Amino acid sequence: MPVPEGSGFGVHNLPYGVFSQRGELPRVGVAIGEQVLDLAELASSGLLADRRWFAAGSLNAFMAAGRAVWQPTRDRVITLLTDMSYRDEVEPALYPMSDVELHMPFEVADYVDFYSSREHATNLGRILRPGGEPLLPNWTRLPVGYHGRAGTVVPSGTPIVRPRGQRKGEPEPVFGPTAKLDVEAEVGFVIGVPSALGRPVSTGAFRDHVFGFVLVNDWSARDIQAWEYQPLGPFLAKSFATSVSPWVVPVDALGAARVRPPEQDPEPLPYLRCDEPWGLDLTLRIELNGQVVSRPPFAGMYWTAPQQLAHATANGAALRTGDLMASGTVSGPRREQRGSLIELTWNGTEPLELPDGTKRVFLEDGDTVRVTATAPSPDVDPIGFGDVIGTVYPSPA
Ligand SMILES: O=C(O)/C=C/C(=O)CC(=O)CC(=O)O
Ligand SMILES: [Ca+2]
Ligand SMILES: [Mg+2]
Repeated sequence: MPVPEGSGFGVHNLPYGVFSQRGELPRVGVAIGEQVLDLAELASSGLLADRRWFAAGSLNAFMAAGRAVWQPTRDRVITLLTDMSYRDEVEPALYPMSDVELHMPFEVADYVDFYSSREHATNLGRILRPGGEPLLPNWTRLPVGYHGRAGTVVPSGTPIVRPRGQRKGEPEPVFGPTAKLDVEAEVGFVIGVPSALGRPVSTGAFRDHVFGFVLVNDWSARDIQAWEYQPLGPFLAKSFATSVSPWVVPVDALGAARVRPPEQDPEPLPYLRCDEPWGLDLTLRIELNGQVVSRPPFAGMYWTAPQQLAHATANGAALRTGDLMASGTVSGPRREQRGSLIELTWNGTEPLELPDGTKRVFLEDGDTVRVTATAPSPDVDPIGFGDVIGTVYPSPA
């Protein structure tokens, strides 16, 4: 199978998505090189086991089937793509990615966003709560998070309409289009197998429930946020749109990316302890109008995905297929590793000079933001997630 170098979609990746050709129904596919492999078609011709999972407009049914199905499906797809004897049957099920439309890959059940980068949390604390301790005392004890709005999670490419809202003004608050539209580059994991109400899920059960990872851009209106968030946290400043990548990278594709996460001091309570190394050596990249503004390193995240999962279910809250749990903004210790414009421009006080000479503090109408990421694979070609793209449109008059 020809896989062009740098596509991010070699045979060690095989991420799942939902695609359609003009005039046809959306169905499940796998990215390979610059092509999409149609799993519904392979199932129709008897090359894959169960058509119901793949002749569907979302990954949810397949995600709910669990590891006992995910693993043999992945093995089978690898065989179909690498064993020359299947070539004549497989080739008709391959479409150039440029000819298909990519859709929202899964139906989002609940959406949770964490706050797990120490660097991001420290920067935001300094900016929003100057004079106080940047990290509140709970931050090193538990993965802080909030519930977002599942219905406004959108696939890459969806236009982002500048939100309106209430912000602080003197002497009275004002209502209007945000003047501080921002991005947050994040990595999310997606629940496949549900859990029962009242039964916490341990860190060790992560692989039994989690289907894969996506890239996330948690668009944020900083002026609305700064006014509304105390004491209950983000609400309308973040619920207008959250973009995700079109491809869900299976947990099994990230084996070579796994690293030991940063030391945790103080040691977390027993329910948050995790024996396996679940740091992930992904490097994110944020482009603004085609120019790289940051390269946030995911390996430095303080709280890991299994710890977030264990915390989110510690009270017995049930998991549902399609739950999306995002990491929180990924920021590294260096300036050029910050995952949001509020950090990169220090709340607009230090404009960002782009390579083409333009300057930005926050996003302007017409700006396009693209978030990508790569992870090591056993091959020369790294693991990719595709793009998370969004262009800003003006608020309606
Ligand atoms: O420090 C705060 O008050 C809030 C910070 C955030 O923007 C919340 C958020 O979305 C979490 C994150 O992405 O890390
Ligand atoms: Ca966020
Ligand atoms: Mg959001």
